[in-house]
Amino acid sequence: MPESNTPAVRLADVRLDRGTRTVLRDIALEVPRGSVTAVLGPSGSGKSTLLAALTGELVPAAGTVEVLGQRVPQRKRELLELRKGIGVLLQGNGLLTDLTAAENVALPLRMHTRLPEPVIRRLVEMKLHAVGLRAAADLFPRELSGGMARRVALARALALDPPLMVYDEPLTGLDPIASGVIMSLISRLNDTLGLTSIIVTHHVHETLPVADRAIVIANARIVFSGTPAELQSSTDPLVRQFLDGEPDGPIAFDAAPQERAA
Ligand SMILES: Nc1ncnc2c1ncn2[C@@H]1O[C@H](COP(=O)(O)OP(=O)(O)OP(=O)(O)O)[C@@H](O)[C@H]1O
Repeated sequence: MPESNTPAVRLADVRLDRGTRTVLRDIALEVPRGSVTAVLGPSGSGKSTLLAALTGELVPAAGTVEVLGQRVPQRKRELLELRKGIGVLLQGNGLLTDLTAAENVALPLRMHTRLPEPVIRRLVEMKLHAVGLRAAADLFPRELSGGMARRVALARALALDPPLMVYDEPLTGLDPIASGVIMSLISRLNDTLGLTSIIVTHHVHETLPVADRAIVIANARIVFSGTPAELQSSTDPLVRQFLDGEPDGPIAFDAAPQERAA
């Protein structure tokens, strides 16, 4: 099958362990190219662990993980190559404080390409423009609001034109207005740049409106997979407990999986 016809992400029979604990089991997931997928679930349910398997930071204890048409490699050089195709936006932004916004966005281009300086400058300008921050190019992270800093980090994650974007809690610490800006940016960039986006979040109500698909993780498994509308109308007690924020129900309160690795 041609690479572009394969799903952006495909997991089959995957088990993910952290130390002696099985965090996720029996994971089957296909993320179609071009889609926005919300990965939902209570704290500690294994959402970040799932992302770690996509980026090859965590090797599955069982099953197969394919990203952008290839099995996630374990050899360092091949893994680095694959990772260039995955733009990651982490909670903490990870901006270097002694570099300007433009210099932060330029970092991946300097590290992974040999493009001449004027081309890098032009690309940085385009990425900052894409997140509506061209005027902030020369500001340092301390001079940016939380929402602006998140957008600079987003521009940096886009620097190498990755076909797959992965967002780990992109709304943490943002007020409702900045959250709305980030969610609509994520959605707009996905559509205009032809990306595939995976958003790990517990901000259900902000994320579902821009998502094509949603999965819910609880009790070490995917307990729901479908459209946002199907999720909202689900009567599954696990899903309802999570969506309605009920402390009592089939999801253990501290959400720590009790199961041990085989
Ligand atoms: N590096 C690690 N080593 C050992 N255990 C880990 C590691 N990272 C996560 N865990 C454990 O794996 C489980 C799932 O954690 P994970 O961070 O994937 O959950 P999460 O759903 O992303 O949580 P949150 O919403 O709070 O970020 C937790 O019990 C956590 O303690």
